Amino acid sequence: MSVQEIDKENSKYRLNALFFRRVWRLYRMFWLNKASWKAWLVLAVLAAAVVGYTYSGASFSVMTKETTDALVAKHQDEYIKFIIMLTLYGVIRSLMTGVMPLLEGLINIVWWPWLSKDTIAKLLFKKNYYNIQQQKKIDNVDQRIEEEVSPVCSTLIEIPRAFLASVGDVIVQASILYTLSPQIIILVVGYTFFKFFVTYFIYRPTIRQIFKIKVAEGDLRYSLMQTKSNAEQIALLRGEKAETSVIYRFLDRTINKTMINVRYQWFVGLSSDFIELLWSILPMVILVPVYFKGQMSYGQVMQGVASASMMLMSFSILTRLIPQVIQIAPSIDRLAEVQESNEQNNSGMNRPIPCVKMTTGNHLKVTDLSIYVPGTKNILFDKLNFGLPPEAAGRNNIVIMGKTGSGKSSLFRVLSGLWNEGEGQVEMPPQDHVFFLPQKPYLINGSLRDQFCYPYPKNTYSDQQLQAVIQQVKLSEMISRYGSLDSVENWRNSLSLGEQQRIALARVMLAKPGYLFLDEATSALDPVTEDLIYQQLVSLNINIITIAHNKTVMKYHHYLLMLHSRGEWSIDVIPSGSEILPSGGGK
Ligand SMILES: Nc1ncnc2c1ncn2[C@@H]1O[C@H](COP(=O)(O)OP(=O)(O)OP(=O)(O)O)[C@@H](O)[C@H]1O
Repeated sequence: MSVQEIDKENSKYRLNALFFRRVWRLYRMFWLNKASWKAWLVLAVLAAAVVGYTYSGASFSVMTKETTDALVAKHQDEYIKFIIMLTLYGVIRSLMTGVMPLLEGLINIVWWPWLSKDTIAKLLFKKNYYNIQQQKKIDNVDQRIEEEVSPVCSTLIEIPRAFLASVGDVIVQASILYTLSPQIIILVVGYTFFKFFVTYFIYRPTIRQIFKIKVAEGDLRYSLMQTKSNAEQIALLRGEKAETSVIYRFLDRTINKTMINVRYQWFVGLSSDFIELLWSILPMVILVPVYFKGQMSYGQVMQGVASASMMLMSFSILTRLIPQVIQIAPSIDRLAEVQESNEQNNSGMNRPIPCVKMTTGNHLKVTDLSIYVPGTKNILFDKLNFGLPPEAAGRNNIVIMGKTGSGKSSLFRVLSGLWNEGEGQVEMPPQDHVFFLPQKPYLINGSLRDQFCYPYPKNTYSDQQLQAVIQQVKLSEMISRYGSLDSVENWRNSLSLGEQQRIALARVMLAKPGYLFLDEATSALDPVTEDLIYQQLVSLNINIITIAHNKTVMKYHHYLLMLHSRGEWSIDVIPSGSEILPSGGGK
């Protein structure tokens, strides 16, 4: 989603019911989960620290009165006793103030890794990462998980703790103040409400500002990553100028959005300083006249000032929560959007209507399948029918051809369950009997062994199994060049496309699936190697469905599925093929 698009979604910039529901869900997910037991233990210690903080605050206030009265009355012994106690309570309160963030940090260390793992696991479940990218509703998921989770967790711990400590403190200090001067309580409460609302209204626009900064930063990071991932193509095309201008555009946008916020923060700081200034004179204005009338000791005046400032300090913590909540609100919303998308995906709510009915059986069977380009009414193929029973393995291979853009890869996307916008039925064999190979192989960060075993863990196959397959795909020389199967490199940059395709084909030979879908997966191989590899694949006695532009691979297939324009298609027997599929044309 671009900055322009999010401008339209005003509900994102409010602390509304949706926002509080999202906060509640974040709490519920973790604190009602078994994994949070360590955090519960630390929370119990934190609760004790909050009680200690409040109790020491109350005692400090009482000792302020006793010390001052002893000083005025020149009772030296009492003064020394009270000043020691005053210091002790002061030390306890400072200790508690220091210990609370430490305990919060400990809870955060348990919470944020849990939340990150939970979000990543759900993102990678049922191909949600793919659906999010397709739907284009959520920008920069990687940034949301990497940057938002830790600050969100730490703020969600700090806010209730600060709230409870402040409310406890306010109640205790208010009851002390009540015995001295009820007016000062009204003053503190009135002042706090005033400060609370002014702060809220001053800070409110920053939710929108921060949200926009985050989107702009994510886009900037993505454009920098593009340069990193496509360094060779950019260098070959001499695309440095174009890249620079794109990166600068995102950088300028980030700077603009940040400057708006910086200017606004200056206004926020000035307003807050002015409000604070008011308080420095108000308690004295109320208490000193009572002292002059002789209705209050000097110690009580000092106690009143101390209690009023502690009470105000606690109230200030409450008002300071507003900017904190506002600062973190965009992060909470951004994280919640990922979680909501995960949940919608898992519950099937994201499915388009009408959609293709997918079932799992032992066949590959396509019945009356009509597919549209996602989000459009452009039909790719209309009422397509074909089938491949497992017992026909090796005897009914299909090659799919058609001009570019006719929907060949889209058919694979539908069969693999990635796309389902359309009508008709698809029966597919169980997932572990099926292997899809795209034209551009995917290489994971890791060793050569990781590449061959992918998508399974690196210890899935023995060295003998790996070596046998490496010989079959003619990669032994490449392995010796890198020393061993455990060498680690940036394989995407250091292997040729042909080598990468052969690694992908080796994965198939290791996995021995019942059904193999090749989307121009041998396009970078020379004809001799391509022939050799097809012979190996055919000898595996599996069902092969190939997308190809190159007619040389036709001899390994028995049927030709041709995709024509405007949804039309036809299936024909390839002369050298053996048995005949239910043939016929569509539309
Ligand atoms: N992710 C996508 N979102 C929207 N439209 C898409 C997407 N991927 C492909 N298309 C569109 O769907 C149509 C069919 O694309 P597809 O990749 O299936 O073509 P193809 O026959 O495999 O082409 P080629 O031979 O060039 O690989 C094209 O018009 C393409 O622009």
